[in-house]
Amino acid sequence: FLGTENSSARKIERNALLVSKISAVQSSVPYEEVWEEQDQGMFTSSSTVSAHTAASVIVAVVEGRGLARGEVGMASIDLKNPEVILSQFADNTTYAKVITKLKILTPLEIIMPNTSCEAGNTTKLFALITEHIKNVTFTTVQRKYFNETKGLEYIEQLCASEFSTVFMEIQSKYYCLAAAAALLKYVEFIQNSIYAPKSLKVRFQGSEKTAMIDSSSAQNLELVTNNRDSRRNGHTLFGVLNYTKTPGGSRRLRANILEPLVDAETIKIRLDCVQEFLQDEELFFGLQAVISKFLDTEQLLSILVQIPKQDTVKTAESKITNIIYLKHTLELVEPLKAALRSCNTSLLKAYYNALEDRRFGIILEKITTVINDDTRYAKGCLSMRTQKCYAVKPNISEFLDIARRTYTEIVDDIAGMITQLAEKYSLPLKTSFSSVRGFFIQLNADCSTLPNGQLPSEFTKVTKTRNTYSFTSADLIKMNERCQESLREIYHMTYLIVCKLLNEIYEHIHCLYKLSDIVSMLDMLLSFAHACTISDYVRPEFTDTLAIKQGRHPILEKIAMEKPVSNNAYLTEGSNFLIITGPNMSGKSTYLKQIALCQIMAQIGSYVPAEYCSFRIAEQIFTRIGMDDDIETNASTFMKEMKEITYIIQNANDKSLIIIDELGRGTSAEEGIGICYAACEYLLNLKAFTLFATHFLELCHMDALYPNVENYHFEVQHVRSSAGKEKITYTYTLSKGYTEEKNYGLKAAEVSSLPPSIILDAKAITNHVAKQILDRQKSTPEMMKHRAVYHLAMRLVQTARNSQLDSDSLKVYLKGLKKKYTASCPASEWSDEQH
Ligand SMILES: Nc1ncnc2c1ncn2[C@@H]1O[C@H](COP(=O)(O)OP(=O)(O)OP(=O)(O)O)[C@@H](O)[C@H]1O
Repeated sequence: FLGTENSSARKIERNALLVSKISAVQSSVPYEEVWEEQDQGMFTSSSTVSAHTAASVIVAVVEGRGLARGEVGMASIDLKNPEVILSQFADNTTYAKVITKLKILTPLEIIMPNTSCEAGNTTKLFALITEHIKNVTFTTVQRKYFNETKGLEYIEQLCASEFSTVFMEIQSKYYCLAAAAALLKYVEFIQNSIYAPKSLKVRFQGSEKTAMIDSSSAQNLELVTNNRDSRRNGHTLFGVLNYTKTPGGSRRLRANILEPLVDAETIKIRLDCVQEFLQDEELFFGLQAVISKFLDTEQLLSILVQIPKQDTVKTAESKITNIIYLKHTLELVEPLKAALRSCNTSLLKAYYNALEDRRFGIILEKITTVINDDTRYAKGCLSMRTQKCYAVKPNISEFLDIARRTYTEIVDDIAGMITQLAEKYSLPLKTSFSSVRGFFIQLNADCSTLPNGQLPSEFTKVTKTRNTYSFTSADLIKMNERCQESLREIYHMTYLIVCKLLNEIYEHIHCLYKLSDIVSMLDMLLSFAHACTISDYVRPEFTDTLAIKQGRHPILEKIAMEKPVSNNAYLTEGSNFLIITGPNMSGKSTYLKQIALCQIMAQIGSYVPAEYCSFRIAEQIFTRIGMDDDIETNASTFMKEMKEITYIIQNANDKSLIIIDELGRGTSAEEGIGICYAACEYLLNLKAFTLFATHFLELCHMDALYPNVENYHFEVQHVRSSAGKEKITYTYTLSKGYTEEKNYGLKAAEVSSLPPSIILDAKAITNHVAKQILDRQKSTPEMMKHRAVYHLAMRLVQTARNSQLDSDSLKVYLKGLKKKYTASCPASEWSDEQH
């Protein structure tokens, strides 16, 4: 850990540093394997990047002690992207912010100080993190390594000069610096390499510039994972919008969906770009063609800035691959500029100007003095091997040229030998290559066409897939070994030349950070435009009102056979609380989620599935949506509900969007109503936009007491069949007012496969219980009126107490209240006193 080269010494040091690996879960793989996997997968530029991106982030978390408890510092680095993200914030006792941030990062490994879980003494933060974050390796490191002074030194040493303004932000942020110290030391240790000086991008990320979506809301809304089937990533918002072509673009999209923007100006700039792409087809296709050629620029950077502590064949080969990828990437700068040349929007113009950076040309020039002009990224391991072998120009190293000649001769000999074998046995033998077997022979034949139904005995290690035999021979194995030997020599000599070249270009390399940022952003914005071409989306506006005309649920729209029914939404400061009722299956949950999803789409700069839409920027998006019990955390449905609503109440503010679906269903009806009523009254004090779906029709009367409450319901139609049976048809259409439907649970049950005898019993019992309740209450209209007046009086007293309104505004407000009340109870029935 402390920089020793010897591996057993490193192991001992590591054990001294690491107190323990808390839980190496099934998915965690040794690092060597992880890297190999990444090396292979890294540069495959697929047409559409899959949603699955293997975890590659390591995060260090530390909490303040004593009075500073609750102040949390985090530092993270993506092994595929040399960017250190530091954050520090005060969290509440549920550590919701830490958990949310960790869920967004989806780390491979979390590092915490050993003091957070000393024998029998686990801190709350540690307990909560281990409870909520699954499939991750927890590692504890001695607290002394969480050292803020060392952290600052590290950052000063490693941060690239263009990002040095970060010092102003982090200088007094001791906890994130402490986390950075432990993180960087740990990462350098496990990778057995050090980061080149002044090579990393370092960013401080406060939580204030993005909208907060807690992890359970992200899950409820199926933003990036599907609740029913984790493999069906298409059935998520990410799946709907993901037409990205590069791994960087896909990562950016995912991060944006989980943390949408709150800055209207930035959103507008993005929307302008999407609009321009939609209006200018040539620009759209031109840019998309260039962007899809880019490889994983972040990962390329990540490997470029790491200096291996040991030189091995693997590191040599990887550096040579890198220089080829770097050349390939830089050669795309000019085409990218050309595609952007005639753009009009400010962001695209700024990108064009950023690409004018002379450093791209300087690096490419330096590369082309050493690397062959026609060396390029190629698909297939043999082609790539050839590219690496002949990467360096001839006449730069005499020994290299000789080694390459030897290599060519061996390859020619192999081809000649296989031709001779083909003639000898009169078989159509082919030369093939794989990275595992090296050169081998292939034969497409049925065994009946073989002499004696068998391959000649000279051929060994035979495998067969369908009608293809793959095999080798003793001579071929020997030649492969010679070939490997000469290749090793070539790689070694090429590596020395490449290292020299890299040393010359290091100082210019930081322009690649800019390039990777531009590529991933363009990729994401093109992806938004692409999504618009597939479905009818509209550009959102940002005002003080949430108004959606004929909005549709983006995921339902993508996966349903028929176009979903569209609906409107309207929330303003004066009517910011919608109560939504309707029978089971009428579309309430879908509608609520639709509003939240459209809001998120708008806030990341995407168009929205609607005919018109305007949004008020939401600083937080909360959801409480009835889901199954959480078996993992052993929480009952009710306790889960309570936790979620507590979280909303503690954290919501005037700028929140709150979605609550079926609160209080985990307990008795009276208690459920009580809880809902109290929660609604609390939320009604805020200017947040709230949509509250419920089966408790008692809540609908709240509109008489609160002028900012509006009732909406989902309509259903009753159709009588020829057999005289009544059938419900769902219209999925939202209308004003609350639902008039009664006993719709029973009606829904009738449609289900519940036995008719049970349904009959259920109906009888329901009628009996309803009668009992009615008898007990015996609520006369007079009593109801009294109750309402009492509530109204309470509300008035409260308003008068809290009111900052002048007398005229107060009068208007009171008039509004009275109008609402008299709507449900005619004023003529009022006594003078009540008036
Ligand atoms: N606007 C729509 N257009 C077409 N189909 C819809 C629409 N809204 C909902 N649906 C379909 O109806 C089904 C039921 O919708 P949803 O779960 O939203 O109803 P609900 O009122 O919340 O039911 P419950 O009260 O039982 O939870 C969904 O699975 C969806 O396929």
